Amino acid sequence: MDDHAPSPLTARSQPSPVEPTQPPGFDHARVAAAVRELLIGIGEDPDRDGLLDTPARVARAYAEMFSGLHADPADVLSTTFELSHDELVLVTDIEVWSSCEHHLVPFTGKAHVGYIPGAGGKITGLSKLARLVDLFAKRPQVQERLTTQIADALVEHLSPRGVIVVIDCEHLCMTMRGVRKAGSRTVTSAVRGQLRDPATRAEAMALIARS
Ligand SMILES: Nc1nc2c(ncn2[C@@H]2O[C@H](COP(=O)(O)OP(=O)(O)OP(=O)(O)O)[C@@H](O)[C@H]2O)c(=O)[nH]1
Ligand SMILES: [Zn+2]
Repeated sequence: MDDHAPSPLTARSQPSPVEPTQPPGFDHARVAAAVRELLIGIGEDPDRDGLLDTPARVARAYAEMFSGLHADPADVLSTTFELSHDELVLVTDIEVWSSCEHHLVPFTGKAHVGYIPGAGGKITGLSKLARLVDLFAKRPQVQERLTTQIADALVEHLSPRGVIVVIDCEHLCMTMRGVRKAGSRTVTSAVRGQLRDPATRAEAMALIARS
């Protein structure tokens, strides 16, 4: 074998010019350079074989994990149907994967999203509720803001009579480090419009609890 030929690992670690999949506002080269610095900072050798591709790999992972940062909820909620349904529409157990903005480690769990369509009858596709959760989850977040942003986007784009969003997550920053309370759950809710009415709210909460 030619001594000067790059090893497969070295060859793969050559910086790619521009990452074609990077979302707008995401600077792949900058993130990769920062990850390399971070590895040096923790006392690692970023030039050892196992870490050669790590900066670029983490940058690609971050592009995905933070792809919601510049995404517009209006695009997700642009598909609407006119339908006369003036009762609750509720999608439960939507998987949540987000990143705590304090430690940049994941928090994960379930979101339950419901709304009562407005007088105009604006209904969106069920998958769009899950896409909306993803859009706001794929940002550096706190759970309270994630919950509020989902509720407010539904109010803004669907003009519903009411909205309820309940999120139930485990924060890895509380389990894998720090206070180390494995299994602890954080539950947040945001309720708007008619769903603030105690009876309507109780009905929605009962359906969520049953799921
Ligand atoms: N309210 C709220 N707090 C969060 C969320 N995610 C993480 N935190 C908290 O953010 C806080 C940051 O506290 P700091 O004292 O600045 O950081 P720290 O020294 O790492 O704190 P510990 O986690 O207690 O070790 C911690 O109490 C976390 O539990 C969230 O989504 N909402
Ligand atoms: Zn945290």
